[in-house]
Amino acid sequence: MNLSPLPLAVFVVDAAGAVTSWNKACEKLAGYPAADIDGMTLERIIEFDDPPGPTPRIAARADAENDGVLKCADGRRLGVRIMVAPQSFDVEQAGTFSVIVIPRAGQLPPRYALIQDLPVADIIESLPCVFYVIDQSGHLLLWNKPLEEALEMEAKELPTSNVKFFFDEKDRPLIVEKILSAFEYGCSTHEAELIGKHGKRTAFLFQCARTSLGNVPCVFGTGLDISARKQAELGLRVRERAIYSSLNAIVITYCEEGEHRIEYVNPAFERITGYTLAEIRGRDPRFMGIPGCDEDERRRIRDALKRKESVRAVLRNSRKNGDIFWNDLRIDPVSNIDGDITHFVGVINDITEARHYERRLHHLAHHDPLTGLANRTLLQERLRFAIDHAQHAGSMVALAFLDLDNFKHINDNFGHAAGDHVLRETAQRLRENMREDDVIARVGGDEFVLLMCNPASHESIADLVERIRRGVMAPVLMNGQEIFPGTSIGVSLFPEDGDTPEKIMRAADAAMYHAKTLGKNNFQFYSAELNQIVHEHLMLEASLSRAIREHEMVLDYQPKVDLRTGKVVGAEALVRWRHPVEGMIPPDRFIPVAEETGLIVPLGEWVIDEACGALKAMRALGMDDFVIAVNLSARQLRQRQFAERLGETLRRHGVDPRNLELEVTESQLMEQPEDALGVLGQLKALGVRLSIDDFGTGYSSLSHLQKFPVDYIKIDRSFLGNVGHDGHLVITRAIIALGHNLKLKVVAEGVETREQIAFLRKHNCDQMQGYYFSPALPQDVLQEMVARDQRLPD
Ligand SMILES: Nc1nc2c(ncn2[C@@H]2O[C@H](COP(=O)(O)O[C@H]3[C@@H](O)[C@H](n4cnc5c(=O)[nH]c(N)nc54)O[C@@H]3COP(=O)(O)O)[C@@H](O)[C@H]2O)c(=O)[nH]1
Repeated sequence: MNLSPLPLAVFVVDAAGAVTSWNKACEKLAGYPAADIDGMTLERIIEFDDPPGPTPRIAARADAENDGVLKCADGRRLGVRIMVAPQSFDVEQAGTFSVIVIPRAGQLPPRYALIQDLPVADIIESLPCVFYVIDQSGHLLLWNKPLEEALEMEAKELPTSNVKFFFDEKDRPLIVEKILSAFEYGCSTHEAELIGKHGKRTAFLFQCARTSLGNVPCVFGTGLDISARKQAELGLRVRERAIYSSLNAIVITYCEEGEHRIEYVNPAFERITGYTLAEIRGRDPRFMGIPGCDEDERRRIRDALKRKESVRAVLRNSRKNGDIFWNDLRIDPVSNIDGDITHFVGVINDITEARHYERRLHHLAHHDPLTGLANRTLLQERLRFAIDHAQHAGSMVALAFLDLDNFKHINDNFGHAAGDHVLRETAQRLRENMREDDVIARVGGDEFVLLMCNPASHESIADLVERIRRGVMAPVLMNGQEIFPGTSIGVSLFPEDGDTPEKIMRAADAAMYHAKTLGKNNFQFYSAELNQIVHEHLMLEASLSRAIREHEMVLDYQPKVDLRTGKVVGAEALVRWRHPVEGMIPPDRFIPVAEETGLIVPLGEWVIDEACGALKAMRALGMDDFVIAVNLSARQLRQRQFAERLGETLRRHGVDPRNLELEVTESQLMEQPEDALGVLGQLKALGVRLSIDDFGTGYSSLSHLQKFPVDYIKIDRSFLGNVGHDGHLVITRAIIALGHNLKLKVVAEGVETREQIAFLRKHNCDQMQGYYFSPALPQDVLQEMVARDQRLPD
């Protein structure tokens, strides 16, 4: 216990200052026996340090700190602080006063001299609560150390204040009421916060009871620090509020003989499920389950609850209105103070929206947005699954790769909206022909894949694919116009053509590729031989651009002979590929690849450049009139500013345009005759010569032929194949006559025999080229031949 003046010396005096009662401490402190004190006036015992002048009345000293001297019986004069307080809170009715006498520091008698009469002193000091004694004026008479700590005050400060000042202003009326009530009724209880000198607030449960110290009526009380409880209560309220306001549904069940009964549900539960607490209190939450649904998850929950463990599960429940919702549920056990599980708390997270969103995302990630068909990812997944299944079942899987044949043309000519329409229409036609469990995918711009699970036979696959091909090629109507799509289809089979999804896909792709090279709009089954062809094709495709860059191309020249003079008047430049590994590759093998890949454009530019170089070299040798012909592809002709660039090349080499001849096939010209006419006009304006190659193999309209500004027509060698063949000879004669009528020179190509020469001469054909005279030669050999003036014999 702190050495606070415990117990204090308290005199009770009337308004005139006569001592009416006192406590034992007065006797101990001042050394007067009780008989002496009785009837004494305060001035006889205490000498106040008053300023000079008349002595103030006792009431004037109230509620102020007074200093003075206690005149002890043995003559000692003890410096004291004196507090005077009316005995009633009602200042209007103050008739008696408490006079509390506190020895100044250093002047205290030994502690036990003051409190020895209190046998419970030690107990009070060691109480785990504050202890206090208050007189009727509300001033402290006694207290223990915990009170000082709560008030952040030292012992000497405490008796100077009325206790009501230890509380918040708003609480003071209640405090006064409770103290008075204790004086009046014997006891009172209340909760309030003591406020320390520095603002520390501590919640206490005060319980006080009326008693008296000697003759002084007072109140004894204890204050139990309940701040921890208050904090816990606040925490509980916060948590309760959180549960109440939670967006997740929360359900609390209590366990009773192995049953789980709903005790509480929060508003979110009511909102999500549609059930109010009143409707479902006491029921088992399983009533929301859907019979036969998510059985595994439900079993897991049951097992966990039996083991009294936490569990998390995702399952479907039904709302009150019958709607199904996805419930991401977490259940945790709650134990009582003895560790027994008494309750379970279930947190329900309604993930229905998220599930739907997830599904939408999954759909988007696995489907083509334009057609709604499966995309490549989903196709690969399904193909893997189908192969696994077929492996176990010993069944077959067929995969068909479809590529629309002229889709670029549709886009270019009818616009992208039409292209999209054709793709959607194609998707629909495929759907109409396929079974439910087959997969239809769009894997590229105009590429579709069909996955057929467990087809009956090769024949049934062929029938289906042919039906699909015909279905796709039916005209598509767009803005009153008919569009005719075509499709090339390649089919591969598991297990015949590969044992992995990758191999099966590659095989179908190769078969489709082959179908394209066979003239499009057909379907092909994969075969090992076909694989070889496709492989070669792909190899060429991969290395062709490198070959052009690295100068692996060479140009040979096949001499052209004037049939009347036998003189070599020109040559046709024919490209070859000197492959570092494969050796010399003829143009038949790589020109189609160059056409498909677009590499024909740089290759064609190189050929023209090379031919111009050869012309320049021949001119330097005095061969001024020599004409070199180069083959042009349709793609080159379609190049914008082709004529302009050609003009630049001719100027760069210093070549006379009349020495260069451009050969364009009849079919190229007739593809888009109006466009061809424009380009030929530009080329003609440059001054180069023009010839129509492979004449007779296409369908030239005479009116167009007349308009084309060409100089030569070249009779396709197929017409000279057999001079004995009447039909062919008639055509050859007709072509020569037609050419001459149109004022064009006529060149026969592929001439291999003496008879053919005789025939051509007889019918006034102008020039010939062919193995009879010479195959294509390297430039130096050609130059030497021309220099020697080697001629066609008569
Ligand atoms: N766009 C380009 N096409 C080109 C270019 N170089 C060649 N080609 C085209 O490749 C095709 C095949 O050419 P090639 O294998 O060189 O065959 C030519 C001659 O070698 C062959 N020929 C010549 N004389 C005879 C003969 O007496 N008999 C016979 N069986 N064949 C013979 O004919 C081909 C020339 O044909 P053509 O072009 O129709 O005059 C071929 O289509 C070439 O056009 C190029 O640089 N660009």
